[in-house]
Amino acid sequence: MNLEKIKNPDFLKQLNVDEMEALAADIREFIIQNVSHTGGHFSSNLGVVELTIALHYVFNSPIDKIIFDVGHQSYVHKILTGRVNDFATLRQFNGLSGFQKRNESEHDAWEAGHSSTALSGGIGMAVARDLNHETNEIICVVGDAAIMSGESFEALNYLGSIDSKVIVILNDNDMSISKNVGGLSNFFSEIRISTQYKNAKNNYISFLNKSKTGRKIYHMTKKIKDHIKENVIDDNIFGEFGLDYIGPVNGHDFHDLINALILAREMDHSVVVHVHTKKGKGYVLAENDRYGVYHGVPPFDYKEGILKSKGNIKSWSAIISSQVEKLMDEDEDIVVITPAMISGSCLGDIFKKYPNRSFDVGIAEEHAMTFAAGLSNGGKKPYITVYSSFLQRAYDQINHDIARMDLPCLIGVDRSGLVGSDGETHHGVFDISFLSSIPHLTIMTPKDAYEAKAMVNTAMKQFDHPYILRFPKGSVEDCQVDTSETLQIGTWEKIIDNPDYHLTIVTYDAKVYKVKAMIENNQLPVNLINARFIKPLDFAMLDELYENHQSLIIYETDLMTGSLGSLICQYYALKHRYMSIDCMGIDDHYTPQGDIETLLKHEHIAIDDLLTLTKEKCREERKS
Ligand SMILES: Cc1ncc(C[n+]2csc(CCOP(=O)(O)OP(=O)(O)O)c2C)c(N)n1
Ligand SMILES: CC(=O)[C@@H](O)[C@H](O)COP(=O)(O)O
Ligand SMILES: [Mg+2]
Repeated sequence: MNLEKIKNPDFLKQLNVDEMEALAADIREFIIQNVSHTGGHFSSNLGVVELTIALHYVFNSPIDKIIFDVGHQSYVHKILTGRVNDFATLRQFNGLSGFQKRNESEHDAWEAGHSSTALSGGIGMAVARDLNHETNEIICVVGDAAIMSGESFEALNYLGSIDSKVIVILNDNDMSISKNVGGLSNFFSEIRISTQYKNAKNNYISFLNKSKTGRKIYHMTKKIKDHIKENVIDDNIFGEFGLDYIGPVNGHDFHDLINALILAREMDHSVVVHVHTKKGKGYVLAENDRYGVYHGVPPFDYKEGILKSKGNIKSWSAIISSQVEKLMDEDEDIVVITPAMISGSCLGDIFKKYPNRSFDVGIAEEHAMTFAAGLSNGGKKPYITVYSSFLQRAYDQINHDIARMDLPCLIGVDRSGLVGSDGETHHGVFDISFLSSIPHLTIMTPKDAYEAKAMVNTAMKQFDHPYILRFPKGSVEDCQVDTSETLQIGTWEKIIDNPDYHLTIVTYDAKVYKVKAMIENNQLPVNLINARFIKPLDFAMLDELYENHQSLIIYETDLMTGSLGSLICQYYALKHRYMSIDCMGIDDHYTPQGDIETLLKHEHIAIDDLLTLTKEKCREERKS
């Protein structure tokens, strides 16, 4: 089928199952070809092709609202709602979003990027519908990992207590980004096994029914089984929430899917439709992807698959994880925690080497953080690493459970700063603002691999308070750093220090090298400081800058509110000192998706923007 002709999903109502199968094959091939070219979310979308077609066949979007939890698996939905021609711009600046986006289509009723908001949002929309005396359906497609996150549970608990109807589609592929974890995952596996059991049982029954003796055996054993079921085996967990349950449904069989969805549509109360799908279906390397390599993919050769990077350029995550692993070799008290991001945080080697000292708690940032607090309180040395934007979920746990009790630990804040293609839900530009106000925290941000590893050492060696180590998405040159090498807390680094210069740029992380190059390439009379500790500030150096009558430019690519610039301005203001300070950073808004350089230009915080400001300030200095 020519997918480009699809303007809306109405055409689906005319298709028979064979035509749906053909459409599914075309969509699957389209996703493989296009996403391997642009990058994006790959295996999750391959797994929901039939499910999404069936949803749009049974329900009437946009009147009925179909919400995809997280939204990373909404590409099929976007194809069926007339956006196939936009896929060449997927996750690019001003291009097609990688998640549902209300301003992109009337068929996108909700939007996310962070996990486990679909049910709470969907329930809110259902209650609003009922108060407005409307009759449309609210359908929430939630993955088996997303449904285990706290907010999903809170929503399920509430849903079972109200009359407003929501149809919950549990898309169970037994995978989070990597293999799913947790007791509920085991429960789903039992149901999955029982499906196999059910199929085997049906085959057994049809065999028994072929003979008189067989039929006697069947009736006798059936009585025993029914007795056990009535008295031993509980209803499933959704029944405990007061929710009806349909399933498990074969998520790649249109007959099964359509029957189940029609049944759910005809109900007058909330229901969970438990659908079994295969993550990565149709692309063998993604189907057998235990570590989530094909969950979110860079552009890759779909014939060759994703090739492992070689050489000494490594991701910040890999560099920092390798130093933690080195310290784990020396200190058996060090333990590692991740909320479902083993692959993204490059923890695979640690999990293989130290399975008893590394913990994947699923999509549960709040639990992960307080679990780390408990481990610390119990005498262990936890390293917990969480993506900056997902860390927003655990603000109170850092504050209430770690900092307030001053429990020593190292918190890796991965993907800090602009992340690029995932857009405003994933840019880690708020962490300095929301962490710098919490007492007892030391906040470190390295300019290179050496500082990153020395900071890991410092936190783990001193191990006296909670430490924050924030680092960006992206890669840098790796280097070997002995575990004995540490930094003095609260000390900034003078990169360029000429007493004849009266203008100083203060910045941090990998930006230090970019600014250094800018100064040297343009022969600018400007000093440069690496503010590698956001908290505590280097107060001695701030006093020295004041005594040397320096004008400052604070250069950041994070939200300006509450960031380094704010902290420095506050320091001088409280001391009643006048300083000429210019701050560069992101104004009070959300930065869209796109490649980093484009976004920096869009926010007027590219190196060229800094160069313009610096030259202007130098001119002013010369005049004064
Ligand atoms: C709060 C939060 N934590 C972590 C993530 C990263 N993340 C995105 S999708 C995903 C796995 C989702 O698994 P599941 O819900 O089963 O959906 P599937 O990809 O298997 O369809 C994770 C951990 C996120 N988006 N939001
Ligand atoms: C949808 C989601 O939240 C994750 O898949 C995220 O996109 C991963 O980001 P990285 O690709 O930076 O690991
Ligand atoms: Mg899953």
